[in-house]
Amino acid sequence: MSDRRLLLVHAHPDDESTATGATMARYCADGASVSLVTCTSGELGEVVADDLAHLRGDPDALGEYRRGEIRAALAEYGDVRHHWLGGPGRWRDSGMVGDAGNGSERAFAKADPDEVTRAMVEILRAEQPHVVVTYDEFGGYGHPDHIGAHRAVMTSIDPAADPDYAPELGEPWQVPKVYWATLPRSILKQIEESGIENFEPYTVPDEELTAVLDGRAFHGTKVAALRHYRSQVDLDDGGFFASMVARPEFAIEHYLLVRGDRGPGTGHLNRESDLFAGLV
Ligand SMILES: CC(=O)N[C@H]1[C@@H](O[C@@H]2[C@H](O)[C@H](O)[C@@H](O)[C@H](O)[C@H]2O)O[C@H](CO)[C@@H](O)[C@@H]1O
Ligand SMILES: [Zn+2]
Repeated sequence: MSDRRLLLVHAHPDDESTATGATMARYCADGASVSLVTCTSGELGEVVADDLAHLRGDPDALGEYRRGEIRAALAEYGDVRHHWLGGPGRWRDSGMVGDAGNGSERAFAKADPDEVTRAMVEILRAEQPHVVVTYDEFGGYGHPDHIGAHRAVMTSIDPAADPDYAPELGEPWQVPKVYWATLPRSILKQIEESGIENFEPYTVPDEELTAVLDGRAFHGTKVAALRHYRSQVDLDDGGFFASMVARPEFAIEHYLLVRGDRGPGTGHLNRESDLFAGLV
């Protein structure tokens, strides 16, 4: 097993690339072990590609299609071990806040918290990550499944290390560092210029960021992975997201350390430039 093991936990196919794709590419490229947990198959997503219109209103078909998209996207990074939380289709996309899907019995937002914790502990004990990355308590931008992914991680870190918790799920494992992927407050102006309002609570003051990973060398890989998500994103429509993705700065990714010891950094803010800082 590699002495640098990163596990990322995301809600839907494409989140891993949008939020942390350059980080994944970097660590795959420099020989760390990278594994990903995706909590749902994104069955309730909006289908933006008209040639995929047949997937609209067919959650099962869209979920299956998006499982294919993420397989292709992860291949762009190299060797990423992929887990569906609870197994493929165990929990389904809950929809945006207020959507009817929020109340579905199979919605991730309605999942039994103990079952979710067990499923995540099993993966943590199997992968034994040194670093775990997920969303902040807002789920990045408030999506119920993103909040669920955050809770899945934050409620499983301690049980995973507890020898008295579900010994049948594997040897206890103490995750040394946990980060929340986040956005810097300095990006707010750009977001607001696109017409998105009230986004400040979803950003972190730049001086509070623990780690900034400049992944511009891997911008091409991040974009190549995102291009596989045709059902969700059109990178050629000239819109705000497409213009953001096209900028190399989109591959600079920002993190807040919430568990574990801060490693050595640089500059007046002592920022880490490596999530394994202090561990190796
Ligand atoms: C990036 C992300 O988390 N996407 C989610 C999100 O998608 C949004 C949703 O389809 C909404 O209806 C659109 O207007 C918006 O543009 C999309 O970003 O929510 C989906 C449903 O839960 C989810 O499948 C998708 O992955
Ligand atoms: Zn998502």
